[in-house]
Formats: sequence, C-alpha cells, structure tokens
Amino acid sequence: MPSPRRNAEGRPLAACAPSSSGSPAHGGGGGGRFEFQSLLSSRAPGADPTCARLRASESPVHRRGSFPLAGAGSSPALPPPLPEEDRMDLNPSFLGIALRSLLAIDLWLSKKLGVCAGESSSWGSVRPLMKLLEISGHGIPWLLGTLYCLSRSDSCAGREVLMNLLFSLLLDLLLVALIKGLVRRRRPAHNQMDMFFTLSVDKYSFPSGHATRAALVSRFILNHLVLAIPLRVLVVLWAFILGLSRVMLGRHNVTDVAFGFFLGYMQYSIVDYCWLSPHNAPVLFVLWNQQ
Ligand SMILES: CC(C)=CCC/C(C)=C/COP(=O)(O)O
Repeated sequence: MPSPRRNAEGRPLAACAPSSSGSPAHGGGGGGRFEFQSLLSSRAPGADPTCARLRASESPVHRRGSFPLAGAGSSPALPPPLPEEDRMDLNPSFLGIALRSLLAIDLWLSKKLGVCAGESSSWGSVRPLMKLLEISGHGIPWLLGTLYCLSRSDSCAGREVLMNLLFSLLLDLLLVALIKGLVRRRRPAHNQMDMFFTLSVDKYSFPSGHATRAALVSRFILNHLVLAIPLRVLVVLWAFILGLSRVMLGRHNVTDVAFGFFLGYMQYSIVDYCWLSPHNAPVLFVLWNQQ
C-alpha cells in the first residue's frame, strides 16, 4: 500500500492529482472520483502548488472524474499555479471558520432586520420616520449646529466645550472615512442609495458613520451637559434607535453598526485625552476669539 505523499513540513498532501495506478481518475478508471487523502495546510504552497488548493470550478463537486490531465499513461502535466484569488483554502483555521460563521449570521440577521429597506418592505410605512432619524445623526447638521453655537457662545467654558465637540466631529469623519476606504465593505444589496449628502467613501458600509457619531456625541453630551435624568435616557435611546434604524433602513449590516458604536465610544476617550483648552491650544482659542 503506497504511503501518502508529504509536503516539506511532513504534512500529508491532498491527492487531487491521481495517485499511482488504481486511482479511478487515472487513465479513465470507472468511478471518476477523487480521493482526498487529507487536507493540506495552506502554509505549504511550495510543496505542490496545484494540489495544495483546488480551484472551485475544478473541484470534484463541479467536475467529477474530469480532472484535466495529460493522456493516460503519460506523466501528468501539472497546470500552472493559480492566482491567489482563484484558490480555495482546504484547511481554513478555526478563526477563519468563526469569522465566516459570524459573517453569515450578520448577513442573515441584517437582511431580516432590514424591514424598512424599501417602500414595499414589510415596515415600509415607517421609512420616512427612519429617514428623519437618519438626518438627526448626519454629519452636516451636527457640524453646522456646532459652528453656529460656537459663533453665538459668549462664555469661555462654552466655547471650550464646543471647540472640542467640533474637533470630535471632524476626527470622527476622518476616522470613519479612513476605515471605510481601507475595509471597502459594500452596503447591503437591499439598500437604496438615497441618502442625503454623502461622500465618495459612503458607498462603503463598515463602520456606520451614524453609529460612530451617535455613540461619540451621546457620550460627549452626557459628560459635558448637565441634563435631567429623563433627558439623559432620551440621549441614550436616540443613539440606540439611530443605530438600529441603520439596519432597518438596509443601509448597514449589524456588525457595521456594532463596530460603529464601539469606535464612537473609543473616539470620545481620545477626545477626552486630547482635550483642547486655552492652555494646550491657545492659538485655536485666540484665533476663534478674533473672528
Ligand atoms: C458629508 C458629511 C459631513 C458627512 C457624511 C455623513 C454620512 C452620509 C455618513 C454615512 O453614514 P453611514 O455610514 O451611517 O451610512
């Protein structure tokens, strides 16, 4: 009985090319079925690049018994190595499986929750309300509102808080644009791209800019405005419902919003750490006072 071929690390190779005589795939044997002696570690591409991974279209599922080999009897002509994106990893890590499962759950849940994604959706009648909520967390009203309040503020303390809110909003826009541009996750297929004033990176969905802003601004408000308890609860509710509405509108997947909340929360910690004051950023305050 022939022992399985092994790669450089001593791991058995997947026998996608037929082994020695007797294999049904070799020389037109009757069954036409490939036998995988074992899964190959994807970290040994040099050992046998054509066997290490299979192209999906050439896997036995797709082409039973029709592996493209040179004619029977001649030595097997190995196809050229496949480009990385055409390869199928036969031995995904535990982390890979966990991530893929999370992604599948995310897509399934997001589709289920996208009940306002269109006028004809099951909750289509609530869509206008969700879009109103969308505007309440949009960057433009927050930026314009902060600039307006800054121009009207006549106390030093007020100006300091507003200056930092402005800095938070700009930092948020920058970080979200950066991550969206790096990750480039497409928005859900059921989303209608009818958002008010978007930037070019807003065709991507990870993370949700509304969720980051909601978390950042609400944490900011709770820390710097003296509010009665019912109002504090309202601020938290607004942030939560705004995040949920992103998924209901079909704009985002659940993970976009969850990460957005996390990022916004962390952004506030950055802002708090780098808090701008007339002591550490006198130029900013002097310049503004001269306006
Ligand atoms: C142009 C400015 C100042 C802000 C863009 C705000 C915007 C459209 C963000 C996208 O949010 P989602 O990622 O939640 O869809």
